[in-house]
Amino acid sequence: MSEREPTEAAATAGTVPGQRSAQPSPQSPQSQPSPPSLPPPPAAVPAGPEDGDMTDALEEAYWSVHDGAAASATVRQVLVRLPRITALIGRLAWQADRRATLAAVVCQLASAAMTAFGLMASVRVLQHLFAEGPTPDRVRAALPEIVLVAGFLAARALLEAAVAVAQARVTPKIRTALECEFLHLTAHVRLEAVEDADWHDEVHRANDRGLFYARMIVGQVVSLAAAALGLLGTAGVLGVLHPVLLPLLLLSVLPVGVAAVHSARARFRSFKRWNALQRRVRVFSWLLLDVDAAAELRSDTAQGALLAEHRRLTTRIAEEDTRLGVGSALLGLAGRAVGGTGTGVTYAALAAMLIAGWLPLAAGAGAVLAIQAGQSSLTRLIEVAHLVYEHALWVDDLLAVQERSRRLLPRTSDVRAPERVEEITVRDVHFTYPGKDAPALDGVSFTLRAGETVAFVGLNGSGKSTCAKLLAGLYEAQRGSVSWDGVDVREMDARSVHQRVACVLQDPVRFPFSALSNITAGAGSLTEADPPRAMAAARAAGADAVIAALPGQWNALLSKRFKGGQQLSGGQWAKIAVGRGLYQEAVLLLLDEPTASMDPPSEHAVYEAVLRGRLREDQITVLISHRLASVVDCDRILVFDGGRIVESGSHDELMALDGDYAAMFTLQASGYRSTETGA
Ligand SMILES: Nc1ncnc2c1ncn2[C@@H]1O[C@H](COP(=O)(O)OP(=O)(O)OP(=O)(O)O)[C@@H](O)[C@H]1O
Repeated sequence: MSEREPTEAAATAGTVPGQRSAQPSPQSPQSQPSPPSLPPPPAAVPAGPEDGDMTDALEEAYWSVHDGAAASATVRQVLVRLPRITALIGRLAWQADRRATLAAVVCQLASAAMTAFGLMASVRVLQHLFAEGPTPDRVRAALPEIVLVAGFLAARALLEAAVAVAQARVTPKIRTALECEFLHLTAHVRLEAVEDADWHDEVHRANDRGLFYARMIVGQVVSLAAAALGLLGTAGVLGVLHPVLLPLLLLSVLPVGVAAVHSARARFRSFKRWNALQRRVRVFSWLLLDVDAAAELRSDTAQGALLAEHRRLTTRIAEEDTRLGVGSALLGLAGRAVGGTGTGVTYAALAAMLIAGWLPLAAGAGAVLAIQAGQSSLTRLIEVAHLVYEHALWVDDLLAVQERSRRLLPRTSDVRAPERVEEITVRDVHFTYPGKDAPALDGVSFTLRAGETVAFVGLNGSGKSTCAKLLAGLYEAQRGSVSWDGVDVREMDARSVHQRVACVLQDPVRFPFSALSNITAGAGSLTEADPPRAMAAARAAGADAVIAALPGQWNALLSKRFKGGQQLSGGQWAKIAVGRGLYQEAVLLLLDEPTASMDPPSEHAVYEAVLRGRLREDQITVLISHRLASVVDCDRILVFDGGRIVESGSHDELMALDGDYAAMFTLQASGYRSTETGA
């Protein structure tokens, strides 16, 4: 291996095989400021938000800024936004199902027309009834109009049912389309965006609330349209009876609407506090219910502390709920009182008009009917408008997250990552995590060649995993480059790079699926497998014995959450994860401490498989491990320190160098020797 040893490290990172880097180690006194000294801890710290800080300092976070906007909405703002929201929901509905959307619109318009015609027919019935002459004659004269009223009402009922059917067709389609699009986009967003705390809040808010309200808002917009059209119809009828009746109608219902908007604002303000607390509470309930935490919590007294904090927070939430409920009730009462006064004034004005002879009695009675219908339409309109306004904020939010996700997707390109690679070159790569001052990688250079197994070793936080993620295309270098056979990965389609790299990370995903799906998932399928390849991968990883011992074997369900599911140990899961990595037969296999939880024979078997039993001869394997005995046989070992490679070479070369690697190796080996001696 040493004759193949590259000299690029010497050229670019000042490291030659079996030598220390010429660069000063970032931890040497010349290059690194002395670490900050840590004062002794205080005697008490708050576990959660204090009474004076209910929002837990989250007010400025992206997810709560939005709540403030809703809380300060005015009636005008609500009304101004409604056409835009209606258009938005209309567009979503149109995309989901054109026929059903068209049917809903047509039937809704027709239903409103039926309401108006019915009202006009009712006024004519009254005119006949209030006319001169014997009662039987008046009733007989009114009969055709009565039949018409019944006909209009029946038609309206049918049309409303048709709208409900159309709505039932459209709503689930909108929900499915939005949910699939949302998950598709967010699942592909670049890793550094996903690791951003604000992003976590945004997607969870969109998932929990945006998708939920997207389901409800379709029905609410339909109700809004029905109320608006109903109001338009009754206003038309009133206008025909006497134009002065129109402002009277407004006078009787507007105060109720103003109260409704005030109540909505109060709810949003309260929700902001409530949500911050709710997030805290969830942390405690997750911990208390988590199966992985169960043993530790039961073995010490942390459980009691968690329960006490949970109780404190839930009590605050209960108080917040009560405060909100009482506030809403009082606001509603005030609105009704003002609205009732408005209605009184309306009827007094109507009586005055009748006395003054401006209106015939029949028209006056018709006006009462129309005002009642108009009142209920306008009240409904304002109530639904406020709901739509409130819920549309969440839907807007969901759509904004989708839009933002589109901008955060990995780059696409016509240049696809090749199926075979001779050489992967990392040249002077720098990478700093967002929000961090110190770089995680600070000028790293090396070359990986087909068929090689290279180990990354070094202290905690020295940059090994970050370097592996850069190799996997999960992060991009901020300076320097990673190229495959001379082509910069930044020119390649990112997903094609991901497909060519298999990663077995420190804490592999435990898919709650069958054992076979757990092996094949990384290759892009949960349901289809290449049996010989799956067998070879499982055998090489030592997962074959694990699977053989399970009832149901390949079909065994690996989750206790489901009936008949199996629970595996940490080491058994690690073997399954290594099997998944090997099954992919990728150009590059990255193993980031996959054997940390394995027993020594299993660990040995996995390293044997990686070094000698690989399924693909030209596969490049990068192995990150703190157990240096496992990397002894690697073709090359790169020693990381403070984001740089400080030593590079084979085990023998590095031992001869007597640097950091030799010191770490000797330290670990002495542990075993002293045990042997003690024994
Ligand atoms: N997602 C992240 N966001 C911010 N900083 C990070 C992130 N991941 C790692 N870091 C920081 O980058 C530096 C390098 O971390 P990295 O995980 O690459 O080290 P490592 O050598 O793999 O450590 P270990 O041996 O403990 O796994 C550390 O200072 C770490 O705190």
